[in-house]
Order: sequence, then structure tokens, then C-alpha cells
Amino acid sequence: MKKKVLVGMSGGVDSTVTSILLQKEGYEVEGVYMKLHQKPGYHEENFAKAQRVGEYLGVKVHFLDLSEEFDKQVYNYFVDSYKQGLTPNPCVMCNRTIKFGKMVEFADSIGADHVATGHYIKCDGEFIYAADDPNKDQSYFLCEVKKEVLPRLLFPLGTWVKKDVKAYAANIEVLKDFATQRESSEICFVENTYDEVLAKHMDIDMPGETVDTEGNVVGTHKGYMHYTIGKRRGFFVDGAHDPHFVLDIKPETNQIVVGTKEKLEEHEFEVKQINLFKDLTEFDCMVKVRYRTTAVPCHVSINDGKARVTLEEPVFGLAKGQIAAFYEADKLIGGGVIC
Ligand SMILES: Nc1ncnc2c1ncn2[C@@H]1O[C@H](COP(=O)(O)OP(=O)(O)OP(=O)(O)O)[C@@H](O)[C@H]1O
Repeated sequence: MKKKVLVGMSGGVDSTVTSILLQKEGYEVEGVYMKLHQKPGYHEENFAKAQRVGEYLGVKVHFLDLSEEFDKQVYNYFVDSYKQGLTPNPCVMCNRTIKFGKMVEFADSIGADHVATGHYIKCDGEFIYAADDPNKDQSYFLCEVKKEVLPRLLFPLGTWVKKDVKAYAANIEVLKDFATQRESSEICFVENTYDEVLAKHMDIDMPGETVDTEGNVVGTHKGYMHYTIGKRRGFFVDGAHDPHFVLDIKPETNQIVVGTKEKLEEHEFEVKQINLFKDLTEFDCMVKVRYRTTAVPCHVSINDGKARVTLEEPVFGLAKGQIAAFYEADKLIGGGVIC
């Protein structure tokens, strides 16, 4: 009997080609379009596209309204993190709770053996691996996904490069407009800027003091929620000659602490909410402290649910709240939240 796969169909080119490839491979495909946020007009347009793909393949496309769950797990977490002076990663939390959480539950409810998306990732059922295309690799964003779901996941695009995916769609007459449509922005619920989102939930016009590491007031800023650690623009430092960077954010006093680049250098840090695909407590690996950065070698020691990460070479600008992802070469072995 054919194995059934539920594909997350966003109406974009990646999940469209994913669906076609899986059907060609012999899977029985069903699609699901998930309504996640409230961006006006967004869902009507994208669900219609997902339905066109469904018609082309002759398969059913379900509509799943997960907006309440998404608000709770992803959107509110994003807003609350900035309120607390932290830097969130909403895509990581969405992958854990929604795409590879609620979507897997939905797959169970329709009797699907597998769940697939158009992420650029490789997976062998036990581990996730970086995609062959280093510019598109999204493995970092899956480091908090629950280990139990890995055997169910399929990512046909892990060995593809984006231009070939577009060329594939362009060759299908009725879907060729998918190849040239605008690519989705970084965070799906952000229409223009983060500030616009935050302004709906807090006063973002809150001028405050910029201080040095000794606590001396050295300038002004627009409001602590506008900054992340490592940021170098958008605040004032009186009489500074060298560039200054945000070193720390203090929401309780609406202050930002700034200093020169060398003060951003970190040799060790702690990680909470640890998720590992392997049973380990003490290990050497590579760690990525943000998405677009190279991994650095480190030693990890886990105690009482927290990991101490000792770096072999320093990193600059560790943002609290951000995600640290652990790798053994291209194999993702887990991750956690920098604290
Ligand atoms: N609203 C949604 N409903 C169903 N699946 C989704 C939705 N949003 C994203 N996905 C799934 O997650 C994958 C990765 O999402 P991401 O936002 O990174 O999209 P993308 O790289 O722009 O892909 P696409 O071209 O398919 O939109 C998508 O390829 C799709 O399979």
C-alpha cells in the first residue's frame, strides 16, 4: 500500500515542488494550509495557491486554523521577549510547536505516515543534517523539534538548490507563475518592521539612558526594545570616536549598556530549554549562536537542565533569548536558548 504523506503547503514554490516530487516518488499526498497569523489578505491568497497545487496533483488540501495556538506559542513569545529585553527566534518555536507539533498531530488524525515541508534540510529519520545548499540551509531552525517526530519527517529539497527548484516549477505550464513570485519575508507575521509589530503591544517611543560598563551615562537611545546585543546603530554616545555596540539591555531601567567591539567577545555561556537528538551530558561539538554565522568548536557540559558551553574560539555578541544549535559536522544534534 502507498504511504501517505501530509505536506505543509504554503502556496510557495518550495512546498509546491516538494509535493510534486513526493507524488512522483509514489507517496499518496495530502496537503494542509495552516492559518497562523492575522496578516490581512494573506491567507485568502496563499490558500488559493495551495488549492491550485492540490488541483494540479489531484489531491486534497486541508485548511487548518492554528491562529490561536500560533498566537500563544509564537507571536506572544516574540512580543514578550522584546518586552523582557531578549532576542527571540519565532521560527524555531513555530517549528517545535506548530509545524512539527500541531501539524504532526493533524497528520495522525488523517492517518498520514509522514509529514513533509519545503524546508532546505536533510533528515535520515534519526538526525537532521544541513542542506547541500549552504545559502538555503534551514537546519538551525529545527534544533528544538522533538526527537520523537524525526522518523516521520521528509524533506525532499535537502539536496536541491533554489534555482533548480524554481526552474522545475517554471517547466510546469499551469504552475509557472510560482517560479517568479516574490519570496516570503523572514518572519511570516512581520509585514514591514519588528517595530510595527511591537508598537501594537507596548509604547515603543521611550527615550532612555545609554550607559557604559561602569554605569556612567554616556548618551541616549530610543527605547530599550529597539535593540539587540551586538547592534551598533540607532543610539547616541557623546564624544565617542570608536564605534560602540550594545552589550546589554536593561528593561527595568530602560537603559542600554554600550562599549567597544572587544567587550562583545564571549568565551562561554549558558543554554536552557535544551533539546537533544542524542543522549549526551558532556560532549565536544560545533555551535552556531545565530542563523547566519559560522559554527565554532566548543565543549558542552549539561547539569540540572542547563548547558555550559565553553568556546574554543570567541564569538562576538551573544544575544540572550537567541538559539544555540549544536552540530557534529553537518549533523544537527540539538540546541537550546542562550540565557
Ligand atoms: N502557512 C503554512 N501552511 C502550511 N505549510 C507551511 C506554511 N508556512 C510554511 N509552511 C511549510 O514550511 C516550509 C518552510 O517555510 P518557510 O516559511 O521557510 O517557507 P519558504 O522557504 O518560503 O517555502 P515556500 O516556498 O514553500 O513558501 C514551507 O516550504 C512549507 O512546507
